[in-house]
Amino acid sequence: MDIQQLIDDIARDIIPYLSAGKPADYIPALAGESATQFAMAVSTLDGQHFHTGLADKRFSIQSISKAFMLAQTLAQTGEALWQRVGKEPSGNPFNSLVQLEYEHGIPRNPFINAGALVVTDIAISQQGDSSAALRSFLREESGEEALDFDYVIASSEAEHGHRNAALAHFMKSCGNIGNPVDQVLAHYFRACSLRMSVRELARAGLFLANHGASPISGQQRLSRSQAKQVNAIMLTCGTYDAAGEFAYRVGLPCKSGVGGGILAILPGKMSIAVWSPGLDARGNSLAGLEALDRFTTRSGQSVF
Ligand SMILES: NC(=O)CC[C@H](N)C(=O)O
Repeated sequence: MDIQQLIDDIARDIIPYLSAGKPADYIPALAGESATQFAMAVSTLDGQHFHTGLADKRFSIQSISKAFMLAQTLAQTGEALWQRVGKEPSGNPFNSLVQLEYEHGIPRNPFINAGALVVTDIAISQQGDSSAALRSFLREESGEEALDFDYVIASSEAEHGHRNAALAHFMKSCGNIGNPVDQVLAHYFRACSLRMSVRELARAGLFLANHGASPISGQQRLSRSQAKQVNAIMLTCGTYDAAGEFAYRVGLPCKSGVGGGILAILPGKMSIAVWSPGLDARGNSLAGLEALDRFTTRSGQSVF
């Protein structure tokens, strides 16, 4: 398979879709991105790296941070993590409140906002500065020391984050948040604000493609079984209420963010990152989904 040719073709073919999506507009710092930008990068386990489009432009990874946060926290906590958060798809938008009350403050999964807030709370209890620990993890896994938070985005989220605050306060009232709500929100927003390029993200995902062992840092980040678990949750929950459509069209574990990025993992083979800020109605990159669909369909590669 000529991966470079394939992603160059995809970059050309998705041009009509770039104007169909709408950048996230809930905070001004994200709304300012032009929807017509596109980038894609592929890193393989045999050490090859391919990219097309604006592959060095850093963007706000937003909820893609939830996949790395889960990996880090699962490695430390093990199975006890699942007493505080479920592992079933929610079928609801990522910031939904309604299910949480019915289910007594135990979020459906770690990739909706409520679940990521619980994982952040656990990470703070374990590591103290959980967002700095995540930043170190991603610096090591991308090989880029310069990765950092976007403090403008983080504080803009804090200013407009009433829904996340509501989720966190509700869970606190149920006893499922241990640390002060303000502290949990601050670390969650900072983690979401990390800026990375698709090239950096594709590298950082390699440990998930390599059964937990990172070819970049040389560290065993997860056990083989935990890597399977994180990938499984990415497949079933990583794109929220579009997880069924992603599984059907892309057939890979994916984690998306409202910054327009999507990380996709082909276990045993490669990690793929795509970015285009125009979102569909469910908060996933519209051109990103089109690109990943073409990648797996034309290459014949997926988990199925
Ligand atoms: N889906 C996302 O990327 C959501 C992340 C965003 N920071 C939020 O909490 O709303």
